[in-house]
Amino acid sequence: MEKDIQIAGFRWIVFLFIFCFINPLAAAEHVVVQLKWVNQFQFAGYYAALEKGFYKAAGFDVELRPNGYDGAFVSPVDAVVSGKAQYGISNSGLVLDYLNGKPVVALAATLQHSAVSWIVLEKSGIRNIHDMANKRLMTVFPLSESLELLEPFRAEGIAPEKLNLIQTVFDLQPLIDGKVDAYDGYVTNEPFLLEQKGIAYRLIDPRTYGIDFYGDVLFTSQNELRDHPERVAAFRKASMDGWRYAMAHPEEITDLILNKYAPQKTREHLRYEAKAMWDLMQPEIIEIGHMNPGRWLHIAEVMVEHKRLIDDKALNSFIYNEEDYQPDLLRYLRIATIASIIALLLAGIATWIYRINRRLTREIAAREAAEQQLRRLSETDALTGLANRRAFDQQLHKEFQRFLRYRHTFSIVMIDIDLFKRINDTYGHPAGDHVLTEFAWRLRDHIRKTDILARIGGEEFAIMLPETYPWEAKKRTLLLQQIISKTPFKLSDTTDTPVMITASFGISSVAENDLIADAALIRADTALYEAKNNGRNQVILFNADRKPVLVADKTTA
Ligand SMILES: Nc1nc2c(ncn2[C@@H]2O[C@H](COP(=O)(O)OP(=O)(O)OP(=O)(O)O)[C@@H](O)[C@H]2O)c(=O)[nH]1
Repeated sequence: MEKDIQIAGFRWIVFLFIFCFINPLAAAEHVVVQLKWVNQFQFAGYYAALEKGFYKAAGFDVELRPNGYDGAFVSPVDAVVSGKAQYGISNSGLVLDYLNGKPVVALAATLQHSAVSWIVLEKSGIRNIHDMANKRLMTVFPLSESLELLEPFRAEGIAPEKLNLIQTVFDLQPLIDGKVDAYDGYVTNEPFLLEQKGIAYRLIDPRTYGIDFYGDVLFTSQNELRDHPERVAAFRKASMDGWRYAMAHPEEITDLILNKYAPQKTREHLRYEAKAMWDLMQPEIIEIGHMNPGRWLHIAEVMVEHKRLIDDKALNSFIYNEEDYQPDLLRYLRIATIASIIALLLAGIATWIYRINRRLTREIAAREAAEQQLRRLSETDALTGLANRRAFDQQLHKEFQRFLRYRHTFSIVMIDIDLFKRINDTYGHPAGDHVLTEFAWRLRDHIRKTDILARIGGEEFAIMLPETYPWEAKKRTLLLQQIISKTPFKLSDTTDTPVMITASFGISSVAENDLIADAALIRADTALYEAKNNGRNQVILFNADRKPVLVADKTTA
């Protein structure tokens, strides 16, 4: 039971330790990233961060969710704000979402210039924004996804509300078939498809009209940044490491995308995309992910209705600045305090368990001592301190088992003081006790260490002699007969009155055909009574065939 408590206590401490310290460190955090479009080179940096182990090294288990397959488009902003994803990829429209009350934070602008452009067919004759005013324009709804494409109209005095905007089907076919006149596309993507088909096209690029927005923007929610600033910093860093890798190894990442993410694309298409992205990122001169607060402010001012000016502090919590979220001293103190409290708690529990264990150990030791004492008492004769009948029987059974198994012989000597009643009657019971005790000690002092001596009745004693054949038992019993009968006994410690006593002895050894442990004892007992009947002070040995042999009588003694 004590062990059980110790083990349970130990398990509890280990569990607490794992729970408090190891578990949070060991488990990779599951993070969902909502991409803004289907898998293609546009998200190369995120694939690289995942496949080259940057996310894993930072403690993330990242799930990249593509978008736009089968015409279904999930707003990355909605996904992140609702908590379905922790991170998302959006465009410059993100700042408008923020100004409209969506709790988002821009972490990194991976495309320094927007990749979005109007695409028209050359044969349509459309050359500029003005030519498009009354045309059918296929674009992405919600319109916040394509603000770059609407701003040029506003810049040229054409109200976007008056435009004939048609929900995109994410396919160039309507443009090719002449069912729409302009298509909201990515310069990194659709031009390649038209070139492949040999269709001449023209880009009506917002930049021509002074609209130069950031392209793809990695973002998160205000909640995520407030609750997990270290996670945000680590995720941003791992993502940018991924981008650096992807732009330095475009061929390797192209292979990766072809094999795993976009097998339907061609290598040429992905190469085209990588090259176009290089132009929009300019990684050789601009640090990947860089965001300029002034530029964001300008983008916001262009986007907001009526082009109102925006307070330059308005975007403070929209533009992520890692330095604002460095763990401060207070934070370290808080962590240290919590760790100390947990350590104290564990120490308290350990001390508590240690004390319980110590008390239990003491109680168990006391109980064992008491049990031992009881066992000793139950096996000891109170007057003489010798083994009692019960203890003798146990030893006899053990010895008999040894005999059955290994054929080790043993002998039994039964001893009874002659005419002991007279001692009691003449000198009193206490004198009788004194004689009994001295009688016992004389026997004890003259047997071998391995012999077992017991008082098995009032004035009756027995000795078991292991490994002893009858002839040796005889020899030893004769010695005892002499020791008893030749030296007088005292009646008390204070009186010198000597009294001579004798005893009768019966001997028998274990025999081949003995079936029970008591067989030799019964024979020895019978021999003893034979000795009594013969006139006492005699040693009689019983063979296995129960023939008594007189070993010594009073004459020889
Ligand atoms: N003082 C004392 N006497 C005891 C004790 N146990 C038994 N006796 C006495 O031992 C005596 C045994 O007497 P008996 O059985 O008649 O045998 P005996 O007088 O020894 O005669 P034999 O055995 O025939 O030689 C009795 O008087 C018992 O009261 C004891 O613990 N102390």
